[in-house]
Amino acid sequence: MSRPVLEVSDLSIAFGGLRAVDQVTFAAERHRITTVIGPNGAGKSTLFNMISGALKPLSGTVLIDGVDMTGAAPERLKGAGLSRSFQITNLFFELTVAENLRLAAQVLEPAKRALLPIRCSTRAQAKTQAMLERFELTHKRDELAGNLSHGDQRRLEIAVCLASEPKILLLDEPTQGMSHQDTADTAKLVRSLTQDVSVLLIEHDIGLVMELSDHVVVMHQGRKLAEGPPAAVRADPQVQAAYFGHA
Ligand SMILES: Nc1ncnc2c1ncn2[C@@H]1O[C@H](COP(=O)(O)OP(=O)(O)OP(=O)(O)O)[C@@H](O)[C@H]1O
Repeated sequence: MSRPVLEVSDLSIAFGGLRAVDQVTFAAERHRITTVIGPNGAGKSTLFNMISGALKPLSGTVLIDGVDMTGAAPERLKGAGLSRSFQITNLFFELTVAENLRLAAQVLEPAKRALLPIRCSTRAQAKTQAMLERFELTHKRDELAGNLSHGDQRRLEIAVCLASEPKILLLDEPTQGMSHQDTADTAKLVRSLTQDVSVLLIEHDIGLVMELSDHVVVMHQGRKLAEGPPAAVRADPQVQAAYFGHA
């Protein structure tokens, strides 16, 4: 088996006296969905913030593709192939759907083409077209992103993250606030992403966790409580007690 795309070792951070993340170790395998679950305040977002460069760890390491990226700034992490979907905050609402995608895909162009007219950005244009088709947004290509429904905005956000061809995509509750139908469509979409990318997910909906994940990491009070295939994790008495409220 090839080396995991993301390796987190003994990662810790403290806020005042609180160890929000305490010596957490796990790996995300290539082209798989790894999901981090845990009760409110378990440390999931803080863990994501350290992996994506928003917070500097107190100790521990983060390797992407075997390269030490611990504490690197978000732009450097992006260059190393890490992309994070922040709900819909990667979108420019006043630009069209196609413009949002083309802007994100621009990093695929060689630097020497940066100052040439847009029509010369052939790779970025091809990627935009491919993303529009893949995410079923072709008929909305000229709509302003700000005018899309919430579900379409979340889908466009994921497409924007993928347009730069990352190695690993961090998704934070991709179906939060969605209708039943949008949730089902997005779940299908997330599942299909593993063709192109490895996915690290935070998800609260345990039904979705079971349906989508290849590997589940359970956090509780800053520590890793358990990890493994979804069914095994769900059956773990410690996880049942901490997360589901019964043993
Ligand atoms: N910037 C901060 N300053 C102080 N304490 C913080 C900070 N960020 C998080 N915490 C604390 O760290 C702990 C972990 O929080 P975190 O948001 O990572 O949990 P979570 O598992 O993502 O929770 P939720 O599911 O509610 O989003 C909590 O006790 C939280 O109050």
